[in-house]
Amino acid sequence: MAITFEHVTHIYQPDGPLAYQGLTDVNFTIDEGSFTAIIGQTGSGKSTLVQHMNALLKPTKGIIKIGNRTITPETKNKHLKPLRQKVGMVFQFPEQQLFAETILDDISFGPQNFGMDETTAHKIALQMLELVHLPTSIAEKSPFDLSGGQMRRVAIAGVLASQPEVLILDEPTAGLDPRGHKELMDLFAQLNQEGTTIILISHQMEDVAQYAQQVLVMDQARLVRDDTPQVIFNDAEFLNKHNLLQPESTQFARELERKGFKFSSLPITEEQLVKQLLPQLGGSHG
Ligand SMILES: Nc1ncnc2c1ncn2[C@@H]1O[C@H](COP(=O)(O)OP(=O)(O)OP(=O)(O)O)[C@@H](O)[C@H]1O
Repeated sequence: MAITFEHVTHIYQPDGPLAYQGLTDVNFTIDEGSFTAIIGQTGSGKSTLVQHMNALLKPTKGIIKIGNRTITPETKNKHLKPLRQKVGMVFQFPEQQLFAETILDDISFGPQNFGMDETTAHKIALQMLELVHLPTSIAEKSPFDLSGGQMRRVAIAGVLASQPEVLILDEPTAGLDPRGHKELMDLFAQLNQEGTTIILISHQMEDVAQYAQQVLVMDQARLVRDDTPQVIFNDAEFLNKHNLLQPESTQFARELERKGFKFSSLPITEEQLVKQLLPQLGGSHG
């Protein structure tokens, strides 16, 4: 499903003294099947933005198109269930939302809530456990007996069980060890290759460089850039202005440039760095 924002403004508590503009005149399109990252310093409006994508928040002004649905300030909540099935949302620390007595019940809750019968929902739940690299033998255990990283996977399996066409991930790997981090990022990349549109909020520029095709940059409730990671991460002046860092590979390449190495375009991933560096090192590198 493609997602389009047209002149979207969101004001929190519009009628009170604490009114706060969370989004200001935001416009962009995310194509169906893309992997899009949203970056920006803390408080810039990233979470506010994505919560409009399954109508957890509605615009104060403007229009949002999600597939063939249109959300306006007047849209009523009662018609939103099908949309929320198609747009899955993984919040920060999703394991805090686990609640059922068994892992199986927790994962199959979503699909049953959207109308699936119990037997089919349990079958899908077991498939989802495998997808997130957990053994199906733990299905009858309590989710609260798992490690933090395993609980995170169960929570993600619960969102995936509703088979969303769009998956929104709000810093999904925060606090995980490097291996758990990589396994989850690879899972999201795999889902993307199989057709799921992925929208990732991240402070990890290495992930953004490696996985995203499109980057939306937020600053003070405004969308300040919509471009490819290659272009954005080569624009040091822009990144400085918005208090963002380049990926480590890019920073390293800039250091090397000062020492006389040449890069046609600054590498943004380790793979690109190695590819441009090896021919300049001389000697044999196999
Ligand atoms: N329910 C709310 N009521 C009032 N203001 C809010 C509410 N939720 C968020 N805000 C404000 O809106 C702004 C944007 O918040 P948001 O959570 O979207 O930022 P963010 O970019 O996701 O930040 P982070 O990287 O820290 O998660 C912040 O200044 C925040 O205080």
